[in-house]
Amino acid sequence: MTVLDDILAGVREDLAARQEATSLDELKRLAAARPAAIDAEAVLRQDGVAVIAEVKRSSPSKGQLAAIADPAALARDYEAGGAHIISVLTEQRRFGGSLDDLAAVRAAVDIPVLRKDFIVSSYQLWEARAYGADVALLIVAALEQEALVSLIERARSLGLTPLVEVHDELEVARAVDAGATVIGVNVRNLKTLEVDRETFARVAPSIPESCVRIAESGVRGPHDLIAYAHAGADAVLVGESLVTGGDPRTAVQDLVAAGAHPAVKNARG
Ligand SMILES: O=P(O)(O)OC[C@@H](O)[C@@H](O)c1c[nH]c2ccccc12
Repeated sequence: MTVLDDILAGVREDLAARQEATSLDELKRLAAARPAAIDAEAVLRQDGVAVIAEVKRSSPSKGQLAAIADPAALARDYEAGGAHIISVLTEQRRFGGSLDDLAAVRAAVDIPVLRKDFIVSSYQLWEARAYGADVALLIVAALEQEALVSLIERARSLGLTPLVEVHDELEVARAVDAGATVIGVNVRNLKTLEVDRETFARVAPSIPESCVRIAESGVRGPHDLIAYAHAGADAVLVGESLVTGGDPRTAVQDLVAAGAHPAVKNARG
């Protein structure tokens, strides 16, 4: 059993409990009461390397990273630092997140918000909208092809931008076949949790030019953003270094400044 299998087993149990507690009709009512989702793909296609800043309390590899008693305050710091999108981990068992974190962040910022979880059912897409997300992560390694295709379609029908996560060239082919236009390469292997930053440069060339390319994980500071940009990244997704660094607003500001620098912008593939 891989780490991913183990995470997915817990996710399915927690999902079943939520489905018992809240009907799909109730979620649909909550979703309908929200303003329409923000077009996050347009935000990602703007000039410069976009920064997606993540609210991340824990990780399976490191345990607790930061207590984050007030996720809304952290998200406001990220936004004040110039972040383009906020990612909120909502998985509880391994990442210490929740849908309440998502709603709190949504209420605190004006920029797009990503629901970061292990989505295996359209119910979770309705939850994402009901709690105010604009973007939903879909992990290719966690889904059969048929499920991937239908979740991408369902996400779009709800106004959500699907961010489709891959780890190798084969998964890129599956993502593209399924209609993905925003593709993230996670340089952390979810089956072993190992991080290899070279993964992005190896995998990115197989992503069509027409797609938004996001480098996920392993960004310690501006130098890693610049390296990913040189390898073709339109955006980076950053968690650990922001929540452990002590000054999230300045850390985001430094990343955004690096991503807006003409030399970095010109390097983009
Ligand atoms: O903390 P890091 O190394 O900056 O990584 C952030 C993000 O990429 C990582 O949290 C992540 C990427 N894909 C995921 C899928 C599920 C859970 C977490 C993730």
